[in-house]
Amino acid sequence: MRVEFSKMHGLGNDFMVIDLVSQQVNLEPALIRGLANRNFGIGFDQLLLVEPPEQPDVDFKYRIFNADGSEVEQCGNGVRCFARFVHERGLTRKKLIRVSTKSGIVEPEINEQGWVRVNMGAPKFRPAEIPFIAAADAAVYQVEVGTGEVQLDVVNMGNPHAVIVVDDILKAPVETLGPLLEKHARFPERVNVGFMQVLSRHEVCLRVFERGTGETLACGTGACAAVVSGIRQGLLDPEVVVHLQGGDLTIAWRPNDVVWMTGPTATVFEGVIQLHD
Ligand SMILES: N[C@H](CCC[C@H](N)C(=O)O)C(=O)O
Repeated sequence: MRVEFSKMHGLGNDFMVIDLVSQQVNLEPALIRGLANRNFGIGFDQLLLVEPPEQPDVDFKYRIFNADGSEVEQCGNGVRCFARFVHERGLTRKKLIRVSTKSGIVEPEINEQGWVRVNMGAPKFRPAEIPFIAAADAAVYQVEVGTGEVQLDVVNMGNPHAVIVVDDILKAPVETLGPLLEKHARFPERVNVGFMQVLSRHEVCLRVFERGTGETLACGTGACAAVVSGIRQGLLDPEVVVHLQGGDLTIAWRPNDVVWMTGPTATVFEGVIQLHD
């Protein structure tokens, strides 16, 4: 079977995007893992599927799969690329679209430069909403991991995030602590692990070890979670520039409101794969 796709990225967080509005294909987890492989496949952090809406007031359904084949609830960099993709493929002419995901509706709006501003919905913080196992709600949590203990905050942006404040992003233990926390028993659905260095009240650096993928050059929901956590801890103002390895995102949030994310998108190439039935 012949399947068309676009290879895209949001600040280096890269995606294979497939239009399932005008073509039909069944992608099993093993095939997704093969396509994600950067030597034997296409290579991507996540696979994004563009599907017809399943409810009247929505323009598209958006499904997201990590490189390990796991289907997840949300992908921030991905929804910006989603908006660009549906315009480039002529699937819509609307600048503001409503997109349903496993975790609810998100609303990306594309501008002339291809930048996209997204209403990412409201964050959640209760341990049960993450999900995170904790005896009680707290401002931050102490978690025993490896041979020591780490202080972290937890935020759900549709998907689960742990946020750790560090003094120096270049020395953050991403490679060691990231995989240990990703699969930690206190996160029953695993977790994305963000390491945030606060530069000022409106500027941070962030690295994210992503659930199901590993460290990526950028993480949109991770940037949202980190800024929300920093604001709740009194470290940040309501609008923050997040410096990620792949570039910058602007995140804005006020308590009891939704999170706004603004950033660029890019289409690298369009391609065709031949799937054997
Ligand atoms: N690894 C994430 C999904 C992709 C999120 C990230 N790429 C973003 O831009 O938000 C998870 O398992 O929840």
